[in-house]
Amino acid sequence: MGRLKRSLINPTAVTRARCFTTAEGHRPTLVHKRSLDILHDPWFNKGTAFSMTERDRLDLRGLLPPNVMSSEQQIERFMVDLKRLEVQARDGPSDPNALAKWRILNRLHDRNETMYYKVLIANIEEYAPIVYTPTVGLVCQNYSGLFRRPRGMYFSAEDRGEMMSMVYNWPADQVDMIVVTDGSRILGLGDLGVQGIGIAIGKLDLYVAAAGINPQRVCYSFSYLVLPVMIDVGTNNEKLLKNPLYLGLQQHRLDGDEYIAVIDEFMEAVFTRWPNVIVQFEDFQSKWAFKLLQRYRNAHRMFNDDVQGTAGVAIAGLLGAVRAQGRPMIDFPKQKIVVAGAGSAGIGVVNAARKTMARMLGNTEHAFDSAKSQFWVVDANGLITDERENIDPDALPFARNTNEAGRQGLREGSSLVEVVRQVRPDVLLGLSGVGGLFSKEVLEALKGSTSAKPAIFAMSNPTKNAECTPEEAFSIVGDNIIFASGSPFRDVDLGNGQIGHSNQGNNMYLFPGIGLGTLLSGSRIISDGMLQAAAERLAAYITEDEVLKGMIFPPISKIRDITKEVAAAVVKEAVEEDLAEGYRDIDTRELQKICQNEEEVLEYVENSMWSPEYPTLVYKRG
Ligand SMILES: NC(=O)C1=CN([C@@H]2O[C@H](COP(=O)(O)OP(=O)(O)OC[C@H]3O[C@@H](n4cnc5c(N)ncnc54)[C@H](O)[C@@H]3O)[C@@H](O)[C@H]2O)C=CC1
Ligand SMILES: CC(=O)C(=O)O
Ligand SMILES: [Mg+2]
Repeated sequence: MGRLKRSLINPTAVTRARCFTTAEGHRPTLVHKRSLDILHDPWFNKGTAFSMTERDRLDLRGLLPPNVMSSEQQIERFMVDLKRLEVQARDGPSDPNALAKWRILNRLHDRNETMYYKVLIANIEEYAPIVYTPTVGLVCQNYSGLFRRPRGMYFSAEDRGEMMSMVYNWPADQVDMIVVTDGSRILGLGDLGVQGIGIAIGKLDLYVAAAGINPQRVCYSFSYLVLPVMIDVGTNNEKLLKNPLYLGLQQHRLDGDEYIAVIDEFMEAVFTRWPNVIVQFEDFQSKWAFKLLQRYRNAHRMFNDDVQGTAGVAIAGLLGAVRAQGRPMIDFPKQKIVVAGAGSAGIGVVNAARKTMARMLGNTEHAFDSAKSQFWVVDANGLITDERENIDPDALPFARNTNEAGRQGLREGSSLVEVVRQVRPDVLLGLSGVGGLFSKEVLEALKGSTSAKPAIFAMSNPTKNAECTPEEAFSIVGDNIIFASGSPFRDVDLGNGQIGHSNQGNNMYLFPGIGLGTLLSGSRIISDGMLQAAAERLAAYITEDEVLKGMIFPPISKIRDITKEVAAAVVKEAVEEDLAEGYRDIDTRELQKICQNEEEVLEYVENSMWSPEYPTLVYKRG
């Protein structure tokens, strides 16, 4: 009956599939499709219900989250999602509205990529907060409910030994950009396991919209040129471990050598199939972020966005804050900076800021050594000093000397408010993931800053994790401040026609340009110099006039132009460092020629950026 109905509704279905009865009475269906073609065919797709043997038979391994579900579980998951939306709609409009917008955009993405990216590019200021922070955080938290059509690849701890063959299940001979996460620290939301795939998808949306990386170059061959990847090594999120509808591996995270072996296998597999791919590591917990970066950065085209992209954006913002105080940038090494958060992002920022200061002071060993005294790093246990037991090796260089701290009225573990009160910093920068950490008391203490225009960077994401809001900052510390946050906030009306600018300080200003510049230069690695060039170009994008008004980052609506500039700076630096090997028919020599003229580099980058337009299609017999 079911078969008859299908053939009446869709006569082509029977030409694509043939049914027969086995001795056991099961009725398998012969299909003439495999891989993504099956998943995108509503007749044959079973989503997460494909069994492991079917996944192997149909080249589906890696194209679905690892947990196999029954159809009853699938329906339950769908219904939970449906009901949750109804409940949320009663509780308050903002989250369900944002999620509803995400769903509509996501459905468009599934149906028509060209139109999706046209919409996104034309309205980037409005929809970046939907496909990216803050809504992407909510999407990841609810991904088991929101999951419909898989996007990207999933490699799990169960796939050990299989990854080299699994990468061939992705139907593309070329991939330019991979964003990979293990889901262990998604924004400031903690361990979201397999649901973290949403952040990789969101970041790649920005690669397409801001950097013009072609998502699917149909005119050459069937190629998806961007690939979101989730490496599912389990989760330590007890709620997910107990949730029967969770889509990932329900086991605790692998650790130690076992963990590294999985990541090594993934890296070997993707670089074997796509030797020129660039891999962006995203939202790995700090414990692994630095180690993996050191492990791969000298041999592969890879970078860690949270460590390196964030550092570059923060440097650009910090230099902007110096200019906003009416001081020359060269005064940066005099700034006193209190940083709340000593994770991958916080330590990434202080490392890069210290190097920038040292360079400004003559790049000597002494300059590098003395620059560290400009930073006071506070984590969950308070001020970090050399008295701290089991200190994280990445934070160690910034541990304050106990005697010297004592002279300042501070000690190991001093609270954030004590540190701000005693240090009277020029900059208070939050990368703690703790919403509201810059409390009234902390902001009151900042009023004692020795700076005429103190800067407050509440950089944690998503919105509810911001260390403070711009309203709190302007109303408590005063009108004469610089404010930046990781997720977008509205500007503040200060009265008397004055605006308190709410800058968005997010690595989205840099990672698309770092990736695009690396791609177009053909650099084999991503050097510190290339990252520094990216940060400096972003800092220079803002004019003196804008800076004096409190704008230290440009509006998101300019992101395509900013990315072009950043990518051009990266290409030039790669050429200068002799790392550039060329891209497509532009070889090293040609690149060197292009880089002699600023306009030509910009033109090279601009002409390489994809814009969504419908191509003319012609049928060709297979
Ligand atoms: N704006 C941007 O572009 C970026 C923002 N972030 C945000 O930064 C935050 C942190 O990211 P990671 O460093 O990777 O996380 P992490 O979990 O590795 O580090 C968090 C750090 O904050 C510290 N911390 C926790 N409670 C604290 C408290 N009460 N006071 C002071 N410090 C406290 C922890 O001890 C730890 O050192 C996240 O919310 C993330 O979304 C990360 C990357 C880029
Ligand atoms: C923006 C970003 O990369 C983060 O919050 O992790
Ligand atoms: Mg991140």
